[in-house]
Amino acid sequence: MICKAHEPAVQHYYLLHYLLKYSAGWFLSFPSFEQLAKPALRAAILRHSLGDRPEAHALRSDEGFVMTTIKLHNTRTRGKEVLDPINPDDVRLYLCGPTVYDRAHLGNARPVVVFDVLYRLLREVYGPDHVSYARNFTDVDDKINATAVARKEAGAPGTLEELVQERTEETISWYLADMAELGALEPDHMPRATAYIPQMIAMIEELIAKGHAYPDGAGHVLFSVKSYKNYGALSGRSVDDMIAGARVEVADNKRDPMDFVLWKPSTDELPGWDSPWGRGRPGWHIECSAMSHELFGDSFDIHGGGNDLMFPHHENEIAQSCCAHPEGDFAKIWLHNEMLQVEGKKMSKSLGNFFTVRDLLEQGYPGEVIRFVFLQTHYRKPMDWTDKKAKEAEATLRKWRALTAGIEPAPSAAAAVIAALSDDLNTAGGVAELHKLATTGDAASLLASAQLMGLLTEELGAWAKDEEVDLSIYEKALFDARTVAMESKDFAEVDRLKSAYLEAGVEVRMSKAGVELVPGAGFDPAKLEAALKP
Ligand SMILES: Nc1ncnc2c1ncn2[C@@H]1O[C@H](COP(=O)(O)OP(=O)(O)OP(=O)(O)O)[C@@H](O)[C@H]1O
Ligand SMILES: [Zn+2]
Repeated sequence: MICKAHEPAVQHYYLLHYLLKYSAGWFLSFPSFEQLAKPALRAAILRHSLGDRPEAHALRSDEGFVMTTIKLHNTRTRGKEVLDPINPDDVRLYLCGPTVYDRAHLGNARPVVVFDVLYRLLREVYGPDHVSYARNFTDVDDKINATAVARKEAGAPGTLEELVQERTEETISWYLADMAELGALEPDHMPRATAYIPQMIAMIEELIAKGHAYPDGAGHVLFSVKSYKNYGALSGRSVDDMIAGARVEVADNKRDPMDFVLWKPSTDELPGWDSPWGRGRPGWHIECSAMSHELFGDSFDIHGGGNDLMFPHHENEIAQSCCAHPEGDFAKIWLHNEMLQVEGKKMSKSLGNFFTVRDLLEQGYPGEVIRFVFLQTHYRKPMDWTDKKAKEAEATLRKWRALTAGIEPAPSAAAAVIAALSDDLNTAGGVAELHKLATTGDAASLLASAQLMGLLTEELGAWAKDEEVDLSIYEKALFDARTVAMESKDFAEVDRLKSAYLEAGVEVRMSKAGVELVPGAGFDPAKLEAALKP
């Protein structure tokens, strides 16, 4: 803990406070440092004296007020940067959400969990009412249309438009349910592309007016990449490299092979909207530019997604937004998570090497375990899902849940955990700190710190509770057997139960006071059940 009295800025503030209060008269009611309602002002005062010193990363007062310097890796500048919000009263982050044509695979969940940790950290530091998080749904797309066409061909009733809507609605509800099971808080805004078509059309018109886009006369509008000199700056590639590396579609209607679609025609049966260029629908990239602008304006703090979106999606978003609104910065920090892999390759629908979040949940992996596995790898490193990791995560969570059962969380998370998360979301470092807290037996702090990372929460606890209840039956069975054995001096049943429990992956702790069973890494509830049915 850093004593606030040692901080020069705070000392100066108090000095000013008392000078005004006692010399200028009582009518001047000057708020105390803690009473300053605006985190922005408190932050500015502290930042002024603390600068970027490491000990300033987690600072708390006796009242539990936390002011932290958060550093994030910015893809745009290729280095870690101090997050200096445009408006600390409203820190804004935007995550590219899913195209809702099918269930989310485990890879799709990675950015959601990463951003959820960031969202929780920002809420902790700036206050829950001072953070706005938007994650969109792309609900107009060729892939969605294809699912509707397939259903129609299979004889489903309804128009194609209705089948498209049916598909997007069901996919969105699956997505929300699956992400909730991973402990992800719902964002403040979940804009659907189809609700922002007028804003997209307006933005395209603006781009045409400013000479950055052109209609082809056949229902398409294209963005002119050559008209934006910074194109490629995010991913650090030249336009020529990009043409060579990507499958750039050469088409007769493009002035340049790199130009990309802002608007395209739609058939009469498929979803479409009237526009100055005829009935059509937006390209994918303009959706995020228009939605983030509508919600957050010309400039906001953080924009993210998987690093597979860096090019072309994010390059294109930047080109569109910066050309339509040159007075703004669009996003200041670009955060990209690395890929979840399967045998060294990106998990993806197109490669077919995927399993869904729902598959895992149905196989009996609790959502909390899946989340914990994610948190053990830094978001900028590739990772694999393995059964071994899941088993270890499950055993750890079970232990921590037992340790914190019935305990009130500490008023705030441990400073070391906040410091780890503030250092470019070092969740693996945060988990290491949780282990330390568990080892020292600081259950209240363990609970508060784990909850900051979205673990050991009430909502995610059902899976562990079931077994807690069950265990008491087995503890009682062994306890009763021992009571009988003490009389009869025949310990055969006690020994049988003990070895059956061990066999089921449960550690047996016996004392005069009673029996305690602690499930270990290889815990098998079915075997445990069988132990009582000899
Ligand atoms: N293997 C992965 N690991 C981590 N993030 C991923 C992975 N695959 C996709 N994502 C991320 O998931 C989010 C949703 O992406 P999107 O809806 O475009 O995926 P998709 O088209 O369904 O998946 P795919 O890339 O498998 O075709 C994006 O932020 C994307 O970067
Ligand atoms: Zn996007």
